[in-house]
Amino acid sequence: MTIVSQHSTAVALKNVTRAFGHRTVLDRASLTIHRGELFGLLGPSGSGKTTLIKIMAGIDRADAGEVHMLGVPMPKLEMLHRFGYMAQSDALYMELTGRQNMAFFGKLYGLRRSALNRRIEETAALVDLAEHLGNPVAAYSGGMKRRLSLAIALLHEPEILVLDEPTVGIDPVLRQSIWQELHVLSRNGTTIIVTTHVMDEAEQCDRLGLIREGRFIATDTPAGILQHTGAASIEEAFITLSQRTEGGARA
Ligand SMILES: Nc1ncnc2c1ncn2[C@@H]1O[C@H](COP(=O)(O)OP(=O)(O)OP(=O)(O)O)[C@@H](O)[C@H]1O
Repeated sequence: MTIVSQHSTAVALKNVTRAFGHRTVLDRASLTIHRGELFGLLGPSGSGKTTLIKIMAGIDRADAGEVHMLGVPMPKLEMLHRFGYMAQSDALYMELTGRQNMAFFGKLYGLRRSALNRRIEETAALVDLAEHLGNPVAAYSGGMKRRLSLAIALLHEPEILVLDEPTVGIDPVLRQSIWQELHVLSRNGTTIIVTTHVMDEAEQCDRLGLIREGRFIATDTPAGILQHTGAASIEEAFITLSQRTEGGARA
């Protein structure tokens, strides 16, 4: 084990800023996520969640600020095999079967044949796709494509999983089993960063980062956020915190 992998901080962001043209999408966002944490990013559409996790995964680059993943400054190509990234839109080969897609990405991650075959079976079972692996992805429903993308992100047992709305289009029963698996992975040391719009998913995270207009308005456990705001739900807490931030900005 290297010194880097003993680092207890998985994600360290300091004053991360990102603009597209004149629009500042991330505005000095700072955040620390510990190894093994299941961390939820919550915020309205357009608040900067996807931009932030793309920067964490090394797919995009901050204009200013510092990004360290597992102690390594990002972006860094060599880090990619240590991450599992599931984008919001599925990056799959439609003409290939589910199994062929998994094999393609598994080889990219450097998995050898026996490990690859074992992991294809394990992750396909996890997302309930085992019976469909022989079919071309073009014939999959939207939810099946999401499930395949999730299985691919898990293939190489990454140290950090970065999931952008992983359960959109997935039925409630399977959604629950996927979340159970996320808990198991995190208990076993995988750091998981997940964006969500679903409040009951947010409540299952160890900690939440509430993001609004590219800035964190709160970072705490779900219970801590409720206690701090006196709100009955995370949704209500978000509104309360947004109003406080607006009031603070006007004052
Ligand atoms: N490559 C890009 N070029 C220009 N604008 C961009 C680019 N990527 C993101 N944006 C803009 O940045 C803002 C934040 O986008 P982002 O996808 O990070 O939000 P989000 O919080 O993930 O939203 P959602 O929940 O809808 O996915 C949006 O206004 C979006 O249009």
